[in-house]
Amino acid sequence: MTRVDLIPGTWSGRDDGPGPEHLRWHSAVSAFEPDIAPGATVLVGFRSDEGVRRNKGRPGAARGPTALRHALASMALADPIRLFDAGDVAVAVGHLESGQRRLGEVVAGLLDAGHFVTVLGGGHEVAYGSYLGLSGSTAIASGARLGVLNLDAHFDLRNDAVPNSGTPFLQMAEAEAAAGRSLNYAVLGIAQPSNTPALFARAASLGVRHLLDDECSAANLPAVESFVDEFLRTVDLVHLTIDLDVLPGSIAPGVSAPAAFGVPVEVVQRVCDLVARSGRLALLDVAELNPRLDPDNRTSRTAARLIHRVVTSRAPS
Ligand SMILES: N=CN[C@@H](CCC(=O)O)C(=O)O
Ligand SMILES: [Mn+2]
Ligand SMILES: [Mn+2]
Repeated sequence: MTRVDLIPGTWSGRDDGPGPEHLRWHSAVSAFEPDIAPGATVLVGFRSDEGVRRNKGRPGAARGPTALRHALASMALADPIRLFDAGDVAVAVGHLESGQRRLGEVVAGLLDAGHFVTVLGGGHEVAYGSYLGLSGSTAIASGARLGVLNLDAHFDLRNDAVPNSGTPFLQMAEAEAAAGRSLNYAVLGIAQPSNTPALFARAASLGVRHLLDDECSAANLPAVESFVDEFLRTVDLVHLTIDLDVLPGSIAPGVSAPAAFGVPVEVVQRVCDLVARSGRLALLDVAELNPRLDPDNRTSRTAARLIHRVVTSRAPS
């Protein structure tokens, strides 16, 4: 598949016995092998908080993939599913760009082999590595329309001197422009006080659609569903990226920048359902989990529940 060095993931958890009636993630997951049949779900970890460090945030997200596997491991599966773990790309301090390229190489290989890819971050710099994989896949080269849906309190469209966790979507916009395309980017959950007027203006100039966090209440679910439906109508392949700071800080404290308001988990789950069932979801990544800041593993448990939901309800693309 790829010559990238990957660190194997480890899986263990509660075991009530053999057979499908006792199935949990840890017993369903196998190490990825290049010759498996298409249509599997393949996990890849991105051990990086270099982007968070550069963005003056609170480092610790490099341990996110291990914590997410731990949270997923004992979750029960209602039905058997083909799940594989390709292992982790590790990013050394100061070497974010090469790490993103390596992640992109792994992701492109998995997509071209016909698999659904779930990337376990990592700071939100993971999204640019994921994008490199999807944009480098044969489907996009053949003309499929890419759409990026970000669930996030932040636009992450910073125009900084070096790539970081606050820049991935401007990097994507620049890369799409260089390829003669325009980035189709939509964001749900933007916190007005966490994004300057300059960021709102950049979003507007790039044609980015967004809903604010206080427009994403459960009472406003029809408007959220319309936003997602309209986005889905404009794309062939979706990159769904979940920055866990989109959730209320009470539910997701284990992130660099916890949200004072946030989007309720039931609304986030409904968005995940719509995208997963659309038949257009190619790639999911989950970003910003910082296990160092996560009492009772609250954030990793919520993140695992969302990953579980997407993976088990996804219609093949
Ligand atoms: N990925 C995070 N991006 C946010 C972080 C904000 C913060 O640390 O306060 C951003 O750059 O805006
Ligand atoms: Mn964010
Ligand atoms: Mn983000």
